Amino acid sequence: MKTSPILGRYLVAKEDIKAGDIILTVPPLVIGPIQVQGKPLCLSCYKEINDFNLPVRCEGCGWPLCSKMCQNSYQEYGHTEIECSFLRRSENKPGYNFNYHLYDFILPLRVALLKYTSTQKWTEVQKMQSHSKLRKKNKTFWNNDQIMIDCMKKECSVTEFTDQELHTICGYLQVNSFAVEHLGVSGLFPTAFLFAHDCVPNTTHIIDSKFNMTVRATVPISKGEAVTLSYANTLQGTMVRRAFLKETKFFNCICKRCSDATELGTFISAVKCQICKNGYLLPIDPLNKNSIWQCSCGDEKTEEIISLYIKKVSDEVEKVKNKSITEMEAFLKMFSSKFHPNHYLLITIKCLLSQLYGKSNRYLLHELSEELLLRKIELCKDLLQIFDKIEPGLSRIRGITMYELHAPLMIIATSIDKKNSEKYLKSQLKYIKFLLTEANLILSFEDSTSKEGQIGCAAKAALEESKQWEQLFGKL
Ligand SMILES: C[S@@+](CC[C@H](N)C(=O)[O-])C[C@H]1O[C@@H](n2cnc3c(N)ncnc32)[C@H](O)[C@@H]1O
Repeated sequence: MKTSPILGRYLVAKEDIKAGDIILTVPPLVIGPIQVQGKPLCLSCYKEINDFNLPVRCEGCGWPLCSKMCQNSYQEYGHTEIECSFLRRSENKPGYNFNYHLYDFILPLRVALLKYTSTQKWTEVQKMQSHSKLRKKNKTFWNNDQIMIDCMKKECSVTEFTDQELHTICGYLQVNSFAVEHLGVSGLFPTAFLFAHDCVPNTTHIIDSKFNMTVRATVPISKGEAVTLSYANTLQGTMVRRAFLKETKFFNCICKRCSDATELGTFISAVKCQICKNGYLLPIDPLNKNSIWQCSCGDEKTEEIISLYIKKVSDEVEKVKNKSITEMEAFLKMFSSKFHPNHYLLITIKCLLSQLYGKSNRYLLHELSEELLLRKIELCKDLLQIFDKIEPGLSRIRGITMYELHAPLMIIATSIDKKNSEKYLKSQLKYIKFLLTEANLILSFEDSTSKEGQIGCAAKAALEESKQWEQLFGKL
């Protein structure tokens, strides 16, 4: 561990690390439901509870559980005896009046209870930054937390913790927690909270169904180099990432990607100049959020105008995301004259399309025309070129896109209508084998219950099948 005036404490490589190497595997300190999920779930195993007509409830506190199996099974990372004794004090239980907001205080309560249940875990949590002074300045965070704290205190007659202590816990969670969206939970982890952020991270992490976290290197990391992960969505532009990091993690990111207006040559935030219709508007000073945006033709726009336009199109993206393939393609066509083809708003839709072609109703792989197969190939290849720069190496998104790319390539290469030469076929199969090997390697790290894990299994099966090609064509 090192310390710097900018990053605070951060972790560096003790020795050279290879891509794919495990850097850390740790069990959580605490796990709980993601706040503001708005859905009832089992306090023990976090399965969603859909049927409130037949609720199984904890015999101690009366909170909903998913099944008899979870009843009274006090679990370290689920419903514990001490939590039950607190929840028992409340008359209100989620379910009858849809009072699901009660779930919001479960995770903060669990962190607070560590003080009584585990000195070692509580000591580890207290090492984390809560940024309380900065958080207090943000009235929205502070007031929302106060509502949650008042609710916890009222419902469970909590007198054991002061408001200040509970606000600090909210800070620990905001700054240091890791969410597992597909399991509907979030938690704090020892050591992992020390990784610094970078908008081109050199690691990826997974949290498995037992909540253990594994951090792996996605690219080689040299001895002494910072080991980083991304706290922000790497598939968004600098303006959005930096605003998110400032608002929720309280720092101004000055990483290599943020400092470069082109974002490492991807042009992921570039807006097409409507004056010369040729060049792109980019911020003159990307680290200044109020920077003027300029095109090489000399045209300039204020940040305000750019932001307003981006906001308007972002709203359109949100709407079109759930629409049909045809509507998404129409959206891309309409905005292709407004943005660089790699703009993140277009990339969001291109990512969805790269997966929908081949999966969606009436667009199953065997139903795709050659034109649509080629479209899927084009989308995947465009995306991979961007990911190579912003999510390089063994990143999840590269693994998924490589898997998506292999299928249309395979269909075209092996099409009987095409009289492909053996040489051509062999070179295509070699490329497909490379894609599957890479996708299998990347996605084999994933939890098998997750969507990515399932794609990983499919990649593995396809790779197995590819061995038959070698019987026909010799070593690929
Ligand atoms: C999860 S903590 C990381 C550990 C933290 N540095 C510490 O000493 O506890 C996140 C906090 O670390 C700091 N941080 C992490 N990455 C940073 C970066 N790239 N630039 C500036 N500050 C960073 C910020 O204060 C941020 O709120």
